Amino acid sequence: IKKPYKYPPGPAFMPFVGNMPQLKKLSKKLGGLHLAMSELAKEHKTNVLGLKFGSDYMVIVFSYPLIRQVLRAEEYESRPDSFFVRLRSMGTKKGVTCTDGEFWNIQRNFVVRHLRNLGFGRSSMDVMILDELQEMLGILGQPTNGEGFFMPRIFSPAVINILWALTAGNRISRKDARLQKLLDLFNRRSKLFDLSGGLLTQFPLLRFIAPEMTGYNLIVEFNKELKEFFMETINAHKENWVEDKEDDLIYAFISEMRKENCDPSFTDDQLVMICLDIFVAGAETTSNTLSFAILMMILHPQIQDKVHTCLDSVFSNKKVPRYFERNMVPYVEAVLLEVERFCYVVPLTGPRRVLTDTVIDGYNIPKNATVLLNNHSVHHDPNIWGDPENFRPERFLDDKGQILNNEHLIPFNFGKRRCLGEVLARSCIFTFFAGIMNVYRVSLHENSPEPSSVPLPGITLSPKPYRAHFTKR
Ligand code: HEM
Repeated sequence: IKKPYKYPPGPAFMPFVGNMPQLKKLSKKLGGLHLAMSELAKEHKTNVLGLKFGSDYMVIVFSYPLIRQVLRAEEYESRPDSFFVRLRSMGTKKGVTCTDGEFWNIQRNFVVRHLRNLGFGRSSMDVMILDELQEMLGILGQPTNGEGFFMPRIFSPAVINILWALTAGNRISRKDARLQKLLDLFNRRSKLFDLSGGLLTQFPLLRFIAPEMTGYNLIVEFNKELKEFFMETINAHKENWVEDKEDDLIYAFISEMRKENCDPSFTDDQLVMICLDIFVAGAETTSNTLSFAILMMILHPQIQDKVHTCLDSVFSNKKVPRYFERNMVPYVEAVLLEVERFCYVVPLTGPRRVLTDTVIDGYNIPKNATVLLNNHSVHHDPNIWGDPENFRPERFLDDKGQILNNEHLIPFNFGKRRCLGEVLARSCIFTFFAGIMNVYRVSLHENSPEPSSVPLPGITLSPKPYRAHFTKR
């Protein structure tokens, strides 16, 4: 099949399917889509890889200078609009993550402004995170009948609760069946979705032929349950609403909806999708990063010793380190920066859609092509880091032991579409990690499967399941 003029290098396209089967096979062999894409880029000696998924052009960008170019340019700011994206968004093109243009601009600004009003980056958010930490410290001190703690999931309820408190104003007790239901819905959902868009994007008609196999039925059921879950809370907010009430994101949105000159983009469906976006983008990313940080302490006991020494030099183990005090423990900060680099949880970022025919690194990208950014390749580039395969927090410290920032570490991206939860994610990760390490020493539980720093593949990478044992220091 013929490629467009000066399309980026890559393997030949197969009729109808393009490069999908080849990429799926390679991903399975190498342990992730990002690794399969890196391998093909290496093979074709290029930093811009040109693929085709079904009938869609799919371009993967590697290397820091080219990723920076994409993140800064307006023509890459949109999102793909496929059958699958709409299915994800409950049949609409709503929310923040998957929208673009003026609609996205208005809604993203609204969410950013109100998260700031609700205490993003300020002490009220700190207090909320500390409450969750206190509960977690209590749980980690309880006997486990010789089981230890099952790590990939232990942080999820705490992170979901912080997101829920910002969105709906209160936390849900761990014993509440609703929290379990929400966790279960998200677990099932994340297994279903594949960043390459899944089979359904390329072949939407498959939903009629193979509704079970393609995951179509499960997505539809998941959407219905999730919408009901959020609508129940939204309706309760509507009943209790009084003018100018803005205690949480849902109240702020309802207040906006009830203004006389309200923009037509403020609707019930949009509010449901904003809630969904916050949970989908924020929950797994943050809790998996924390699980990786704990895993690194188990795999590198000498680094754990240094974390303890650093914390002990500043805090007693009765005091909880606060996010604003992070500058006082630069070694702990350096460990977390190294976790963000070495165990990066979203190895492929985007997806973006180009609005016009565009040129990058001398290659043509046709209008409406999907662009993915391989941030993983930047975080593991030997020309930048020297020894990327080593977990070495010292690379983020200068000779005086102070933090040395490196512009090539881009876990939250930058530019207009950068992560809007960065401050929340960073303060959660620091407060939980430093708070737990201040009180406990962590080791591998005797019943644990062999730990590994090689992650499980998925849209969000997670550590392979392991069991941890926490002993009071
Ligand atoms: C370790 C944790 C996190 C990581 C690594 C992460 C990473 C990212 C990245 C790389 C993007 C940009 C994608 C692009 O350039 O196209 C992004 C977008 C986004 N993030 Fe995060 N994120 C994290 C936590 C959070 C949290 C806690 C929230 C919720 C408050 C959140 C909400 C969002 C939203 C809504 C977007 C879409 C922004 C848009 O399209 O305009 N993220 N995130």
